[in-house]
Amino acid sequence: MERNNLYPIFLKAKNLNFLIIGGGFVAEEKLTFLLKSSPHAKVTMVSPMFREGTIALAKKGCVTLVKDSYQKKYLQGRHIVIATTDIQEINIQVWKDCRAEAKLVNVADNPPYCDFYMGGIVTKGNVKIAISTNGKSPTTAKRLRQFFEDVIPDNIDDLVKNLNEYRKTIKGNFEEKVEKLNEFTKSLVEK
Ligand SMILES: C[C@@]1(CC(=O)O)C2=NC(=C\c3[nH]c(c(CCC(=O)O)c3CC(=O)O)Cc3[nH]c(c(CC(=O)O)c3CCC(=O)O)/C=C3\N/C(=C\2)[C@@H](CCC(=O)O)[C@]3(C)CC(=O)O)/[C@H]1CCC(=O)O
Ligand SMILES: NC(=O)c1ccc[n+]([C@@H]2O[C@H](COP(=O)([O-])OP(=O)(O)OC[C@H]3O[C@@H](n4cnc5c(N)ncnc54)[C@H](O)[C@@H]3O)[C@@H](O)[C@H]2O)c1
Repeated sequence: MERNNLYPIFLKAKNLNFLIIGGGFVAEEKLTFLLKSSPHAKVTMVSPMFREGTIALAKKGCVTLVKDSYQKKYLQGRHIVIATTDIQEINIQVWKDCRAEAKLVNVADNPPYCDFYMGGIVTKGNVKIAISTNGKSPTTAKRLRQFFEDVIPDNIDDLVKNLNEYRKTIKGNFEEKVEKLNEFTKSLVEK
């Protein structure tokens, strides 16, 4: 069976500078899902044109809109770059420029030009689940996201908060704490 070898990490998007190039449908989709998961993500968008929906979203978040065509200078100070223009040569140029500067880059909907993929994301309080199909079926990622949003109870966060409190009260060394926490939560996975 083929296997997904991607390594997921949970970024502190508030501390990072994202750059989205393009202001059309795909740009708006990527911005929507980025802000849904990380409302305080710091984002700059560069495009000669922005959709109304993008302008409205930008007002709600930490998003700066720059009305211009892509130029290499816009990469300066950015950690993560997402290229979404409708001109593939521009998107490939962005990819090359990012590669030269060792920046993480995603050419939206173009897997060979992605250092990382955006995933389906479920957030319930402190709990977050990210879903990837290895770039094989974004539709499946979306359906799985909807499924988990539905089946994971909202009060899962209470469990996390309670265990965080319990954790603070346990005395003993690291090994003893781990043992107690594992004993306490065993029933969660017992069949
Ligand atoms: C998860 C999600 C996150 C997000 O966008 O933030 C996401 N795509 C979503 C939806 C979606 N995108 C597309 C459709 C139409 C149906 C279809 O074509 O399947 C739908 C479904 C719909 O809209 O209903 C079009 C599409 N997307 C890609 C290709 C190219 C290809 O597959 O080769 C094409 C065809 C373009 C063409 O036809 O030319 C590629 C990528 N899309 C990814 C992520 C990465 C892989 C993630 C993974 O590993 O699973 C990857 C590889 C790169 C990237 O962009 O990061 C978001 C759901 C969010 C949610 O609902 O929670
Ligand atoms: N919309 C979809 O569902 C979809 C699905 C699959 C693939 N795609 C592909 O993704 C790409 C983008 O699609 P879209 O629907 O967002 O297109 P779009 O026409 O809505 O948006 C393209 C955006 O790129 C901007 N742009 C053009 N040249 C630029 C430059 N030099 N610098 C910065 N920005 C520039 C435009 O101003 C516009 O805002 C296309 O190649 C399309 O074929 C789109």
